[in-house]
Amino acid sequence: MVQLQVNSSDVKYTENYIETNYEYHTSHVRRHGDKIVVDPQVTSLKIRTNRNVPRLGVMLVGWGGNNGSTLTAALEANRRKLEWRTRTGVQTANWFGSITQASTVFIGSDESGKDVYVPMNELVPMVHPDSIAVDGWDISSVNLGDAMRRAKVLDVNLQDQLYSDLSKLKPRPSIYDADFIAANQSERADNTIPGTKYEQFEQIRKDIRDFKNKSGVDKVIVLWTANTERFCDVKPGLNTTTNELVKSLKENRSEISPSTIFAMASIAEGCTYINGSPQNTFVPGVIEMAEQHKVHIAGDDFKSGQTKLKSVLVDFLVGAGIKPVSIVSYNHLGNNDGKNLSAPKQFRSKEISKSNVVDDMVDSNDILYKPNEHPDHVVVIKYVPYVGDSKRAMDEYTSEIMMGGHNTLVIHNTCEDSLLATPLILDLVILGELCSRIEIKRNEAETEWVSFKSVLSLLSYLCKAPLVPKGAQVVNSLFRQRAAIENVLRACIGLPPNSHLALEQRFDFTKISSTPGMKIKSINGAVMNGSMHGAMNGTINGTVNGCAKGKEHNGVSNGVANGVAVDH
Ligand SMILES: NC(=O)c1ccc[n+]([C@@H]2O[C@H](COP(=O)([O-])OP(=O)(O)OC[C@H]3O[C@@H](n4cnc5c(N)ncnc54)[C@H](O)[C@@H]3O)[C@@H](O)[C@H]2O)c1
Ligand SMILES: O=P([O-])([O-])O[C@@H]1[C@@H](O)[C@H](O)[C@@H](O)[C@H](O)[C@@H]1O
Repeated sequence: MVQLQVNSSDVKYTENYIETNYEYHTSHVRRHGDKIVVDPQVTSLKIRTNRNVPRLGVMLVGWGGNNGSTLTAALEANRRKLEWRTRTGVQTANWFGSITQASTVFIGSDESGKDVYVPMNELVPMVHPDSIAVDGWDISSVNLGDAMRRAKVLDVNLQDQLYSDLSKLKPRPSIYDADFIAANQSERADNTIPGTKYEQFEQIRKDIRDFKNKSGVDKVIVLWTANTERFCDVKPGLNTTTNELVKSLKENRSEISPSTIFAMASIAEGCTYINGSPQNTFVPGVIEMAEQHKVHIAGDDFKSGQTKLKSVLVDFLVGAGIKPVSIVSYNHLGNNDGKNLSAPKQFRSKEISKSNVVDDMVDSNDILYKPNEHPDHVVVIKYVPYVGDSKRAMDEYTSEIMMGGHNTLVIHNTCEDSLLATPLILDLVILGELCSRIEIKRNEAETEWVSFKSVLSLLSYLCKAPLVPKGAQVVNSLFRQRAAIENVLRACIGLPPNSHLALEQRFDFTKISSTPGMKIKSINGAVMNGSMHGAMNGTINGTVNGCAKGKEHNGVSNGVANGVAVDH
C-alpha cells in the first residue's frame, strides 16, 4: 500500500473530502469555410471526492450465468486468498484483467528521471473487492455452486474449495420474456416472476430494498450480465419519454423488455444501473428517467476480448497513417452466451455492438478516408459447444500502405470469455461507485457542486458500444478511454493530465529554469488556414503553464509554430 502525497496548495484533504483547485484546459474549435479557428480555454474548477467509501452491494441480473458465477467465485477466492494446485503448479487468486486492481498509473518522474507508477486504486479511495456483497436474479433456479460447475470456467481444485459457500447462494426469480431472448433459453426458465410487467417492476424494486436491508450495504449497483436480448422498438408513444415508458409499463406493452424493466426499477430505487450486454436497454425514456432521478447509468456490452483488441489495432493503424480497408472478425464459442447468440435476433444485437467500434477512429482521419468511406467490416459468431467458454477469435486486418502496398494482420485470439469479462464487471461497479463520489464546481464561491451526468461515459473503456450523454462524441479508442479514467483520477488529487510531453527530458532545463526574471506570458488567439495540420498565418492563443523556450512572438507568427513566447 503506497502513501501518495501531492505537495500542492491546490490540494486539501479534509475529514470527508479530497478537494482540489483544478485548471481545466481545453480547445474550442470553430470552422469558417476552410479556416479552423482554435480557442484554447482554461476553466478554473474545484473538484472534490468524498473519502467515505461505502459498503457496496452488487445485484447481478443473470447471476447464475458464466460471468455472474465466475465473479461470485472470484470475489470469494480473493477474499479468502485461496490457492489451488494446477497441473503446472500452485495458483493464487488474483484480479488480473482489472484496471482498478491490477494496473498502475504513471504519476511522474523521480530525481533520476525514472518514471514512477502507482496502483490505480491508490490514487483515490475506492471500494475494495473484499467488501462487496453480491446478490441477484436468474431465470434459472440453479444455486451459485452448481452454476459455477455448469459454467466450467474455473479449475476444479478451486471450485471444490468454493462449492460449499456458493451453493448456499440462490438467485432471486427474474423477469422472463421468451420474445426477447433465444428460444433455446426456455429450458432454463424455471425461476420466474409471474404477473404483469408493472407487477414485475414492483417486485424488482422490492428485491433491491430487501437486499439492501438484509445485507446492510450502503449502496447498491445493479448490473445486467444476463442473456443478450433482441433490440426493442423505439417509437413515440412507447418509450421515447419517461411518461410514455411508465404508461407503456402500466399497460403491459409487449415491447418493454426485461432489461428495460430492470433499469427502471434500479433507477426508481436510486441505484446505478450498468448494461453488460449489447441490447438497447437504454431507450430514451430510460435515459430521461435516470436524469430526472439523478441516477447513473452506463453500458453497453462488456469490451472483453476481440473487440478490445480491435479498439487498439484500428487506433494504432489509423494513427500511423495506415488505412484499414477490410476487417473480418470471426469467433466461435460454446457457452450458453454463444447458444443464445446462435439465434438471429440476439446475434444482430451483438453484431451491432461489435461493428460500430471502428467508426470514430475512421472518422478521425480525412486523409485516409473520404466522407462516408469505411473499411469492409464483417462480424461472424458461431456456436460450437465443445469449446465452451474458451472462445476462439480469428481476425484478419487488411490495410493499404504507401504506393499501393498492403499489410495484413492475421490474429488468433483465445479469449476465455468469462475470465476476461469478470474483471470488467468488477471495474464497472468500482469505478461506477467512485463516480458517484466525485463532484465539480466553478472555482467561485457562489456556484454549487455538480455530479457526473447520468450517462457515465467515463466507463467507456469497459464497453464495446459506449453510451454517452446526448451530443457527446463516442470514443472507442482504448488508449483515449483509459487516459480519460487516469486523468480524472489525477485531477481528483490535483495533478494535471498526463501529457507525455516529458519536456524536462527533451530540453536542458538547467539552461532555462534558473533564468532570472523569466516569466511565461499568455499570447493571443490562433487562426489556422486549411486543415488542422496546415501552416499557421495568425497568432497563437493560450496561456502556457509549462516551461518552454521558443522564438519571441509579437503575437503573430508565420509557418508552423515550433514553440511559445517567453519573456526574459
Ligand atoms: N466475454 C464475455 O463473457 C462477454 C463479453 C461481452 C458481453 N457479454 C454478455 O454478458 C452476458 C452474460 O454472458 P455469460 O457468458 O455470463 O452468459 P450466460 O448465458 O452464461 O449467463 C446469462 C445468464 O442470464 C440468465 N438470464 C437470461 N435472461 C434472464 C433474465 N431476464 N433475468 C435474469 N437472468 C436471465 C441465464 O439463465 C444465464 O444464467 C451476455 O449477454 C453476453 O453477451 C459477455
Ligand atoms: O468482447 P468481444 O470478445 O469482442 O465479444 C465477445 C464475442 O466475441 C462473443 O461472441 C460473445 O459471446 C461475448 O459475449 C463477447 O461479446
